[in-house]
This record gives sequence, structure tokens and C-alpha cells, in this order.
Amino acid sequence: MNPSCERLLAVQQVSLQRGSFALCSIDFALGSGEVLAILGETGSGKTLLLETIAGFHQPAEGQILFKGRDLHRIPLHRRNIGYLYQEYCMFPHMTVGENIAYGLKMRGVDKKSCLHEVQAIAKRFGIGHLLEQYPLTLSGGEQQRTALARALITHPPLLLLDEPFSALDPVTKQGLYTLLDEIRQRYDCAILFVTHDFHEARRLADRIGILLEGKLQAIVPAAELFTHGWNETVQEFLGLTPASLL
Ligand SMILES: Nc1ncnc2c1ncn2[C@@H]1O[C@H](COP(=O)(O)OP(=O)(O)OP(=O)(O)O)[C@@H](O)[C@H]1O
Repeated sequence: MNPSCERLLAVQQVSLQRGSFALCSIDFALGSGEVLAILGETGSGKTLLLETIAGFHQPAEGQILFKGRDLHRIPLHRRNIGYLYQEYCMFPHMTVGENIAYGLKMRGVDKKSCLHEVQAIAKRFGIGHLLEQYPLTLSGGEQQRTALARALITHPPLLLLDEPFSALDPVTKQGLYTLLDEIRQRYDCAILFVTHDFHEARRLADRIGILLEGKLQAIVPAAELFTHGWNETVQEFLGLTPASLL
């Protein structure tokens, strides 16, 4: 972590079991405004880790500190952590505008202010013309822009993204990468995202961690992903061993 960043999130020796799978002693910290990618193959525990950090699961061991406080002691409505699911998960019976406004409405923000905020963020995210449409009528890229706007409308200091761009074509992905750069500057929020895409992790993150079979191997600066002195298992995952080239 950049030492100049104020520590926003500390995941301390967190372990958790689900069925025969376990997340083992996960330990890392994230600074304010920092972007961290967790890379891992399918089934390595990326979603479980993200959901645990969001507070959906109580760790069996260890603790998660958010702004220095035990996350599980902060009431859900006070946490203000943005979460973007792999499949967008929008409310299908609500319009795009209503979906985006949801977080503000839950906080009791009046209708006029809601409308103003929703129009402003929708315009910024290039979806201002879609506010009256329903989610199922949108393209994948438009759905993801809507989901991002919904997650960011309450200005969360932390945004968690679960493989946010995996279902999108390369051109749409590039547009969303640029949007994420803008989000980072404008909203000054830390972003923690999980992915299995090496290039995406390098393009977007300051640091990258590798999660294999529920164990976080190490976290390195993004530029060192392919040059760090990884053990053989990680090298194989990254395609750096002769065997993995076969
Ligand atoms: N409630 C549960 N009960 C039993 N096993 C579970 C439960 N939740 C998750 N698991 C198991 O935990 C493991 C990790 O799942 P997870 O969804 O976190 O993987 P992932 O890295 O996000 O995979 P993918 O990239 O395919 O989305 C899987 O083997 C999954 O079957």
C-alpha cells in the first residue's frame, strides 16, 4: 500500500469455511483512493472474499476493519460500501432512473434532490437518455454503467466490483475502463475488484494480489505482476512456467 494513503480497509487474518472450501488467513490493507485487484482462477474464492468484505458473511476467524472500526459493528445502512455484482443485479421492475436513485431514496433524500443527483450522474456516465427504460432493455455495457451509477450515487469511499467486465466485448470494456479512471478521480473512492483477467488487473489496479484455492499468495505493485519472484504454483497460474506454455 502507498504509505501516503490513509488506511481505509484492513482485512486481518480472515478465515471462513463454506462447504469443503475455505478462505485461509486472508490479510491485507487498502488505502483511501487506492485500486487493488485480486486475481484468481475460477473457484479460488474471489466472490466469497468480496462478499465477506462487504459484510455479507461473518468471518470464523480474524476481523475486518473499515475506517478503523470492526465492520460487523457498523450498521448496514451506515457502511456505505458500493458493491457491483457479476451479473449487475438490478431491480427489473424499476426504471434505470429508479435503480440509480435507490440508495438515495433509502437514505430519505427528497425527490427533487434525488432527481437532480440521478440526472447528473447519468449524464456523466453516458446513460442520461436511458433513465425511463427498464434494465432488461439495456445492452450489457449500459447495464454496467447503470449499476456503477447506482453504486456510486451515495459517494461510497469503497467500491467492490465482482468481475465487473467479464461479460462485455473488448470495445465496451475499454469504455468502462476509461469510466473507472474517471470515477477514481472524481469520486476519490478506493476500488477493490476481483477478476481472472491479467490484463484488466494490470490496466486498472495500483496493486495486484493473487488468490489461489482460498489463499492470498502476495500483493505486488501492478507493474511487477510478471516479474515478482512468485512460487511455482503462481508462476503456473500466470503462464510463466514452461509447463504452462504446453
Ligand atoms: N454457500 C456455500 N456452500 C458451499 N460452498 C460454497 C458456498 N459458497 C461458495 N462455495 C464454494 O466456495 C468456492 C469459491 O467460490 P467463489 O464463488 O468465491 O469462487 P470465485 O473465485 O468467485 O469463482 P468464479 O471466478 O468462477 O466466480 C467454490 O468452490 C464454491 O463452490
